[in-house]
Amino acid sequence: METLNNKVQAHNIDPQKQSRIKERVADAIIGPLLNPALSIDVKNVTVSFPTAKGVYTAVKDIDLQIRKGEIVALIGHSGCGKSTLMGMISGMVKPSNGEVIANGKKVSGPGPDRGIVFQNYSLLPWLTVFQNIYEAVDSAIKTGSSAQKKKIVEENLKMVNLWAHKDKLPGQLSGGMKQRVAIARAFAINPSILLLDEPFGALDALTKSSMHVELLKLWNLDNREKTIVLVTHDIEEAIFLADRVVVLNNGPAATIKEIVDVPLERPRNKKDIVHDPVYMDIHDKLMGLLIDKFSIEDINDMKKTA
Ligand SMILES: Nc1ncnc2c1ncn2[C@@H]1O[C@H](COP(=O)(O)OP(=O)(O)OP(=O)(O)O)[C@@H](O)[C@H]1O
Repeated sequence: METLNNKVQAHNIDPQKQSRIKERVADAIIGPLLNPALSIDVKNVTVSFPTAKGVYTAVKDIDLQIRKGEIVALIGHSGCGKSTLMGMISGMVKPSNGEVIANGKKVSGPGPDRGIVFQNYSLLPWLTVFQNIYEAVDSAIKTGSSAQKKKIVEENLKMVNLWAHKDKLPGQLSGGMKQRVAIARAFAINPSILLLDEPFGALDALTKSSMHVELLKLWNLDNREKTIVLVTHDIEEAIFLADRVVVLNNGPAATIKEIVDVPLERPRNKKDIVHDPVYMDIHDKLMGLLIDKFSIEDINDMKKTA
């Protein structure tokens, strides 16, 4: 490590880049499980819900380690447990077994270190764009003056190009604009972990594409230090954004079927990567993992109804 430190300094690399290089080397030497930069550690987690028909186990024995600054996508069929897993990381769903560690602390409820963005934006309709973000900043950041908080709101609205619309109500915005407000709000409270539960699901393809680029721009501006967990049904979205794609089996008692690495260089260009053989391989693999299960179920359903 000493030699590496000297080399990094000798090459005059900026300190943030230096620490990222050192983290990667540490990974290679001691392995990711001992990495002090582990952001989320889902440890042998099972979630069961009481229902009228008895106990329903949604996910079972899930183990997942996510490093600081990593972007991880969760995919799987509807109802397989993606939101349940997300809910556990956010602290809104309590595991029946096992535990989740976020930033070195056991998750026992929601916290300002974990920001969440949902598909339905969850903006308060009676507040303006500015007020929606200000309220969130004010409740998450206990210290600081009102002027400082207003500055944070301004910076984040400018980042998503919505400063000119700051006085509008959510009802006066398009879907893409509302989602940009929701993302600006999540970034404004500066969580180290950003949880995105199908945030772009309701958007048209063009808006969705520009939101992907917008999200990566914000992540880059933040020196790629935020950990992002994204729930999606969209394979292309998962590959474009993520470092790893976690494929869940169908429930009940869903487990992790496979974790697929996305070793595509960043920055990624949407138009170019679709022609990259690595992209195509990953796409085929994910399609196979999802469709495989689908066809088996189709056959079972057909047998049942025959
Ligand atoms: N509070 C609850 N009580 C009972 N069952 C629940 C509860 N929350 C989720 N479930 C069940 O757990 C399973 C997983 O739900 P979850 O919402 O996590 O799936 P999902 O993969 O996010 O689905 P989708 O892609 O459709 O959003 C489903 O069968 C769902 O009905």
